[in-house]
Amino acid sequence: MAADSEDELRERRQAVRDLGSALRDLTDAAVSTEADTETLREITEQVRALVPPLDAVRRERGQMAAVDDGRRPRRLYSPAVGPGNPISPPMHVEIVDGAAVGTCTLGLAYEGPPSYVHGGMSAMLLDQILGHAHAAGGAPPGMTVQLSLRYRRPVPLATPLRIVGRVEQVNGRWTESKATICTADAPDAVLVEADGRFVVPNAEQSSRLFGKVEGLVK
Ligand SMILES: CCCCCCCCCCCC(=O)SCCNC(=O)CCNC(=O)[C@H](O)C(C)(C)COP(=O)(O)OP(=O)(O)OC[C@H]1O[C@@H](n2cnc3c(N)ncnc32)[C@H](O)[C@@H]1OP(=O)(O)O
Repeated sequence: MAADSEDELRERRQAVRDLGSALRDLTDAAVSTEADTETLREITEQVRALVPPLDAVRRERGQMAAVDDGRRPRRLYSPAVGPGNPISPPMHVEIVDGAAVGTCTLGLAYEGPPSYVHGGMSAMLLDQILGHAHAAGGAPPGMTVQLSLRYRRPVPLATPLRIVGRVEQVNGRWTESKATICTADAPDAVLVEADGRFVVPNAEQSSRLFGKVEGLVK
């Protein structure tokens, strides 16, 4: 569904954020609850009843969301930074001295080892922060072709985190970059570190991969 005016678009984006936030609260409650079986069954019925009105007007693969600006890589439904996506923390990102700095706190929905963050989630945050680091440094938007992680210490849940990414080297379409995760109160104690390699698709690759995506400004 296309939004008509700037005001409508602004309102719709806020509604998308609000729904994402409510669903995050629901997800957090669903993975944390010790409620009895009857309560779980009742809630399941109520939640299933919520799906049809949303599902009635939906986009498919290859269609950008109407609330997104097709030029901006930062999207409302990103699984890492999108406030409209309930699986996103969402990580908040700022650019500081050419580096991308992300902050977020991860709850029980992201648990791997008991009381610590799942390693796959750390990888997603590091990958994402490197994407922002590329944009911050003016490097063209590339795709991750390699991400090597070293998990030094477990990342605690329910603790403010600081995720920092920086582009180290640009060689034409190929870039090398580094990122780390620390807790916000100990920004020098690295818990996870990543080496990333990104490649900017050439014109043929870009057209093959994204040429048919509706709403993407190329
Ligand atoms: C607000 C902002 C938010 C931004 C927020 C955005 C955040 C998103 C972050 C998430 C990012 C993702 O998840 S991305 C999704 C995960 N990644 C993917 O799905 C990528 C899958 N991979 C691919 O599709 C492909 O690898 C491509 C299309 C990316 C590249 O194709 P390819 O065949 O592998 O590579 P190729 O065209 O040969 O190009 C490689 C180029 O690099 C050069 N090259 C190769 N090795 C080296 C090397 N060691 N040092 C220097 N250069 C090298 C080659 O010579 C060539 O340059 P030359 O000889 O041509 O000059």
